[in-house]
Amino acid sequence: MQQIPQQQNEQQTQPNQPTTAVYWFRNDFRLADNPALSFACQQSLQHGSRLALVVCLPEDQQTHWGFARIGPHRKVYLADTVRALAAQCELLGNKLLLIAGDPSTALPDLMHKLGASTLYCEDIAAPEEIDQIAVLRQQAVLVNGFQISPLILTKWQSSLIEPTALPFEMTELPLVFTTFRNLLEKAACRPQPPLPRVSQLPACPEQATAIECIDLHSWAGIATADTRSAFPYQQPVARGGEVAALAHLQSYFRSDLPRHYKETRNGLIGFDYSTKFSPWLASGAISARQIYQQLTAHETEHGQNDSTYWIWFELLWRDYFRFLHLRFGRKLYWAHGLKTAEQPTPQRSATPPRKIPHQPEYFRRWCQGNTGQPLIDAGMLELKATGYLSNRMRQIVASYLVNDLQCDWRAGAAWFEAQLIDYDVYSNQGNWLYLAGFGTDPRSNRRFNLEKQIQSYDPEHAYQKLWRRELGA
Ligand SMILES: Cc1cc2nc3c(=O)[nH]c(=O)nc-3n(C[C@H](O)[C@H](O)[C@H](O)COP(=O)(O)OP(=O)(O)OC[C@H]3O[C@@H](n4cnc5c(N)ncnc54)[C@H](O)[C@@H]3O)c2cc1C
Repeated sequence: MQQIPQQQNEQQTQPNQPTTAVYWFRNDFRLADNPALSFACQQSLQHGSRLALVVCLPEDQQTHWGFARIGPHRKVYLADTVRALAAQCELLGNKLLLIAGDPSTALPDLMHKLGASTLYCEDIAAPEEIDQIAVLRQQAVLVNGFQISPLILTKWQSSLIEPTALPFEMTELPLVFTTFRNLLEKAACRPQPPLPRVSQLPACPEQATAIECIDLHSWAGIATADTRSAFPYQQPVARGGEVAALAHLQSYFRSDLPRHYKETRNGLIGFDYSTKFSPWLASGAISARQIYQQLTAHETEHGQNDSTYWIWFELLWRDYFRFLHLRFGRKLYWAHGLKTAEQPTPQRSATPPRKIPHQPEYFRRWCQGNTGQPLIDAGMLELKATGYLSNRMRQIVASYLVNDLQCDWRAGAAWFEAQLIDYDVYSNQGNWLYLAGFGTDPRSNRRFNLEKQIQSYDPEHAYQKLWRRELGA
């Protein structure tokens, strides 16, 4: 747990006053294997304090590129996840408070109303999320008539491997994924077992009844279900939240699918070609450690093969993008990413930095699935219609935007952020940067040959036909 000096808070809190704390769910909408929540509960129960559970939903925001920051599918899926979490909290006798707005102001306001002096949450190592915590730490809250600095306790908990368990310092994180993976495997680095599900929630503060919660349904709006979706989140099998996530986890590893994952993972159509864990992982309805536990149980029962190994391999990619954030921080958000400092031009002082090319009209057509390139249009139509896209298609459309349409990769990353129901800040930024050639990849040109991609992954044009029906193709 990172924490501000305990002293500062203790000096300002009146002795013998009943204390209240807040647990803020960020991207960890679950009760099992949630170390920050377990810690908050344990502390509150031990000290007899109350614990308010809160979700702070973002308000509508426009991106720099001219579209809403959170699209309809992402909103509806997030609302579904939050609804599921609220039901679980209620079963344990606590009420999940739903507020909206910028957390840096909405949370101090809530803490003030509840008389809470401590806030617990997960640690997120992306710039905006880091800034939220920094601002929260600077805010004063009024508790029992005293202005105090709140105690903000955060816990890193979204990776499979704990950063402290890595066989190297974070500053030495290898720049090549294969080296990273080899080092981990050589050191037999394995995840910790998941924590048990929280079985008892501390009581909710009495003042919570006076908090006006937002209506999830009106916050989320409506998104139309598309029966062609590879992740039909409006159907019971793919609903948001912990219960559906655990059911999927069980059924996936009970099936034969993990034994063929490596051969099917580049598929484009249907629910079964890949694990489909990502929407639940991104919202934190399930943890990577829970997946790993089931993966190893499956391997113990049925044996390890290339495919089961490859699930671990992909989860390591997920971790790698997280650790890149811990190592490089804001640099990953610069226009030229990690290449800026490494490739200074001789006339650096005289020449303004090269601008990233961008063609707004091409970008608009790419977003709408109207580039005229059938495979690209199919992919972009699927993304817009469902909020999900296979890994193969993500790579193909991203490469096309950057290399063929000569558009700014950050615009593409922002469009994915708005659309994807599995949007994950680390994986999205990391993958886009990598494909744009500004990440750690030693190869600078990652242009995908479209003809080759079609031959390999859509030789009969089944995928293109499926998604281009509405264009009359
Ligand atoms: C341009 C681009 C943007 C992306 N944006 C996101 C994003 O916002 N959120 C997200 O979760 N994934 C993102 N990915 C990674 C990947 O496409 C998805 O994780 C995957 O398609 C999700 O489906 P799945 O769970 O069935 O994956 P599977 O193939 O079954 O993989 C299992 C798990 O491994 C992890 N994983 C697999 N591939 C990657 C990868 N390339 N990078 C990081 N983790 C990976 C995911 O957690 C995934 O759930 C992006 C990839 C690209 C090329």
